[in-house]
Amino acid sequence: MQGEQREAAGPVPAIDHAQALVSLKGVSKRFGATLALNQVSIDFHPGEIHCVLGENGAGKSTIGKIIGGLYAPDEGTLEVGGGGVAFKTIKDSRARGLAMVFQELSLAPDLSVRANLRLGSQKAGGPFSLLRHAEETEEARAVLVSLGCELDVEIPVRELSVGSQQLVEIAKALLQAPTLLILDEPTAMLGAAEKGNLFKVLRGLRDAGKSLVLVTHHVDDVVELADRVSIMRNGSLVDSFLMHPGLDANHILERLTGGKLPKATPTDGRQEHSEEVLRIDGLRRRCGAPESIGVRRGEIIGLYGVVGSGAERLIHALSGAARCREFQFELAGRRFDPRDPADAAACGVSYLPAGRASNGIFPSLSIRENLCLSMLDRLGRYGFVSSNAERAETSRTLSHFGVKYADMDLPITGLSGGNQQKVLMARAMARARHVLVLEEPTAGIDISAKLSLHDRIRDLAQSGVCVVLLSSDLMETIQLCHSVLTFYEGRVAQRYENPTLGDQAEIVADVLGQNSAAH
Ligand SMILES: Nc1ncnc2c1ncn2[C@@H]1O[C@H](COP(=O)(O)OP(=O)(O)OP(=O)(O)O)[C@@H](O)[C@H]1O
Repeated sequence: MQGEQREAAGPVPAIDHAQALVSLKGVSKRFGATLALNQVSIDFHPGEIHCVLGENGAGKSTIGKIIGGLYAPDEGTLEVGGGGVAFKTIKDSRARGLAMVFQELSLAPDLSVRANLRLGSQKAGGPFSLLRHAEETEEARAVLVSLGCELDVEIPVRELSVGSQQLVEIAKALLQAPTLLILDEPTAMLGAAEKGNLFKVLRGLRDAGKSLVLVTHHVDDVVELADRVSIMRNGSLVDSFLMHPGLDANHILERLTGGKLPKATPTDGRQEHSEEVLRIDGLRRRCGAPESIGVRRGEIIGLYGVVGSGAERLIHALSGAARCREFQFELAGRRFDPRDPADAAACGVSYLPAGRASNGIFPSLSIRENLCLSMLDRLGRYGFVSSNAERAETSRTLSHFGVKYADMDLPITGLSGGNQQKVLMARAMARARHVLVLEEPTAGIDISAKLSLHDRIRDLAQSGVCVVLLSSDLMETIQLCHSVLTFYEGRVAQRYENPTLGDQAEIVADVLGQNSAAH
């Protein structure tokens, strides 16, 4: 079965595919009142890409964190190579050849790409340290190039887009040459081109006998890559099957959601007669001609391009995340030049940045505090915030956004990744008066929750806010937006009005610079 899906490779060393490399046997894990894993038994085999699916909070990352040495099981055993192990730290897991790419980026923003790639695996100095330094730099570059990420390894990580940071994070794990690699939502912030490179690397590793575990909400990725699929629900493993060419995305969706997935609906036509709230000047078309764009109240506009295409620069300038003289904005008829996101928010432009761990959450604050930060003025009178009002509003909003939580007063870091993202989304939406700027809003969010978040975004637009969306998920961009601007090498390639799925191929060709119409 698996041989049919693979690319031709050189001679493969003899690997015992039947023997699991890593197994969980009857593992349970509890956090306070939450049973994150309930008697889970699962095997990960060499030479296999094993996709683990399930809704937000189902327990997928907890499996990864137990294998990665972050958590110890409360019950049951973790086995590596057939023998029980008790990891106390990530280092113990690494020493057994197991590597992890977590959902939250863990890079040191002020260190260079090269320093980040070596972090945690530096060898002591010595007479050959210079030579080794050169070798390591070369090795790091080669891994990045294999991921299609050709960047200067001496620049600080904070200067990279979140998509590039994600690739650096993956490169860091690959440099450990692991026998088992777990990737938790690796494609959440990657576009089609970056994804293609990553998948090629993953297939190569699988064909060399490594074990790959992919935690994902992207069913199309599963169809493209998986040899085996396991489905988690409420902490239990509820289904596990081998892939074969007869299994398509609909089949997997059916098994994942039990046939309860609401149908995705495209956004209705734009409110042509509403007032223009945002004007963007300073854009250039590919031919060099200037482009000025007006966005009306109620309109959802999408920006689409590969990592580094220029779309992020526009988003960051509009949200105040970075000063960029290239663009000029008018907001509700007045010049708008935000110094920072707080300044933008004060003018009614709310921003949800990509990369929640580094850019969005306050890890030491509770779920309630994280949510209510933007609502304090609405919840209080004369500078005093009513605790009852705050709790009632928190409870209402968490349920409206489908957040799965045990106690709103516990730290937000106790929520699963997707549930943290829903809280940040709710916070950003609450403070949008004129414009909501969304960057990768549904990264890490499960399929059903994503559809309902799309409805929340449409509702907000209907109420008169204009939404500017940057998402690497092309389907999402098309389904949600009234119009889409494609970007290539810092210029606007094309504008699509009322885009449909039929525009997909042309949009991808635009952003890869292959579309002559865009020149
Ligand atoms: N450190 C923690 N403290 C408290 N609760 C936790 C902690 N880690 C996980 N949980 C809880 O365990 C459950 C499973 O979380 P987990 O992160 O494994 O889910 P997931 O399937 O990976 O979700 P997502 O798709 O959103 O990433 C969730 O209810 C979560 O809130």
